[in-house]
Amino acid sequence: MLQHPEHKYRRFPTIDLPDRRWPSRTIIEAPVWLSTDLRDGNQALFEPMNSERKLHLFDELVRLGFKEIEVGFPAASRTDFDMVRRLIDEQRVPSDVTPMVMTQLREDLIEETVRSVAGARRVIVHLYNAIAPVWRRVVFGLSVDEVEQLVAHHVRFLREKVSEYPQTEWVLQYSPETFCMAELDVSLRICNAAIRCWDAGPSRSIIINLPTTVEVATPNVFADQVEWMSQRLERREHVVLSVHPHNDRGTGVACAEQALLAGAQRVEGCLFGNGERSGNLDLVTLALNLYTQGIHPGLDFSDIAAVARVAEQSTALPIHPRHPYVGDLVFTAFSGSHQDAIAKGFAAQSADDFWAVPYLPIDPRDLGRTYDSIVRVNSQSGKGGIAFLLCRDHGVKLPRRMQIEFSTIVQKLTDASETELSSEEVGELFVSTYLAPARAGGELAYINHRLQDAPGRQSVEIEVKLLDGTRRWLKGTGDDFIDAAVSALGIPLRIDSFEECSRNSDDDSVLAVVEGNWHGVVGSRFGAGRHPNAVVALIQAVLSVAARFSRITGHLPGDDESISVLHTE
Ligand SMILES: CC(=O)SCCNC(=O)CCNC(=O)[C@H](O)C(C)(C)COP(=O)(O)OP(=O)(O)OC[C@H]1O[C@@H](n2cnc3c(N)ncnc32)[C@H](O)[C@@H]1OP(=O)(O)O
Ligand SMILES: CC(C)C(=O)C(=O)O
Repeated sequence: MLQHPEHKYRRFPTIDLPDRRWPSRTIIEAPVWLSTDLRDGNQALFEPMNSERKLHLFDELVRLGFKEIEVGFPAASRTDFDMVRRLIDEQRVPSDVTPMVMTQLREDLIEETVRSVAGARRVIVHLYNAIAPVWRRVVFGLSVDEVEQLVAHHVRFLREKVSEYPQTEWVLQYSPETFCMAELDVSLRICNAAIRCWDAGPSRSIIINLPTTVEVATPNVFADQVEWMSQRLERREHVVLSVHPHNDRGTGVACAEQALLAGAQRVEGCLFGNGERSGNLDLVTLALNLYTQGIHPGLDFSDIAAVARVAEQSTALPIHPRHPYVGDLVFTAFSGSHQDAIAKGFAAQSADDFWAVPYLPIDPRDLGRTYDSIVRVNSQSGKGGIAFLLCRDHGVKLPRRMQIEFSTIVQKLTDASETELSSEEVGELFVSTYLAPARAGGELAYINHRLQDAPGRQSVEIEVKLLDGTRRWLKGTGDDFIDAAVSALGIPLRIDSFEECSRNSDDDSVLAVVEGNWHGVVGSRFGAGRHPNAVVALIQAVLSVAARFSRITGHLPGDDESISVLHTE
């Protein structure tokens, strides 16, 4: 890169518009949408769509709710011409949908274009030509006067041609291509020539479509340009002011939003931003941005994954996993503090409240997406997300201190493996850490127990099976049965708290957890048990924490050589 890019690239000048009003306006309704997937989107593909793919995408655009669809450039290719004719001849265009066809300012091309749509109920014919200084000088070799005459001549020519088909309602769309790079007074002059030559009025609709053919400035500059034009166009009340942003600077959506503030009534773009170079305006993002402001866009993205599949098939281009609203990862949090906030947000969100779940700008379910992948666990994850997964997918609700302990165990594993852990694996880790020690095959597998009340005391006998297969009855007495269970184990274990956390509706089992302490030697540890009988679940929890401590201390429950410890933590 150059050390002094200022010698190669010029800063775009600001627009003199001291009375600009767009910065303090708010968008309060959806614009008219035009999909140009079949034209601008199509002309940017490695392999342009064939008729079948185009027709399929057309049907999908109709299903989504588009009322204006640019169907092609019929004079450019047989494929486009035939496809447009099929739409008309096979009456595939619903009565509330208007197709648009594009052509250059050339009489032969205009004639062919009009022929391609003859017989339609209503059509928009889209004329365009580049008007910015470089194009005038380098591409066309025309002065501003000559460009104006070129436009005036071909608009009149079109007007004359379409008068041969009075059964069709004809709308003219004129696009001063390269508008964003042109002098505003030149753009105005040429657009006004189109408006006059078309004789725009109540029954002769015209769309003036202002493109950022190549984005060259910040969105506020485009908004100024649009407002400047909107204030000055002739017969403004009969003009639908449209914009056609591209995305060269990555600000296509911002340009469209600010243009709507500045007076644009209609937007052109493609699904998920397909289009020339870095794309056209992404219609889905703009529509859903409006939706998150409480404005229904009039387009239906309630099964956004299905729309993505159609778009990917049509364009043979993949959608990025971080693409707004649709990407595979956009409703996924890996990082701990985000997961924690999301989990708390879901717990606090009630159905009839405004949506307010942290880090989720939209309810994924509104787009037909599930909550399944919202929290994913890797080494950046914390207790909140892990607890969320345990609760949502495994019906396990843990006390906060145990969440902290378990998240360090998860983190050790993800750090070591450097991979993501699935929710299923998190569940398995929970079981192997806490439940397995007191289950069949665990170090202190619970078999049975007997409780006996003595005056003011509780005694318990617990039958356990050890890893070597031997069974033992351990007997203890205490103030309550937890106390008694601990004394039965004959180890310096202290239970600081116990709780029945959650009941599993499938098998009616209770999850019991205890927090134990090895008399201050190694810090506290948790144990857990799960059983339909809450007393059994608690005894299992005590056995579980005892087994976990014995792995660390090497000290054995029962203080007996016959109880072997196989693992160390
Ligand atoms: C910004 C946009 O997306 S605009 C839309 C662009 N889309 C397309 O071009 C796709 C369809 N286009 C085509 O298939 C062809 O360009 C056609 C059939 C329209 C014309 O083909 P050709 O006659 O072979 O011309 P070519 O493709 O080389 O285009 C360049 C010529 O068109 C002229 N031209 C470019 N735009 C326009 C216009 N809007 N009106 C009139 N002439 C134009 C150029 O000045 C150049 O003329 P020249 O050959 O006299 O120098
Ligand atoms: C001519 C038009 C609308 C266009 O595609 C562009 O300028 O990008």
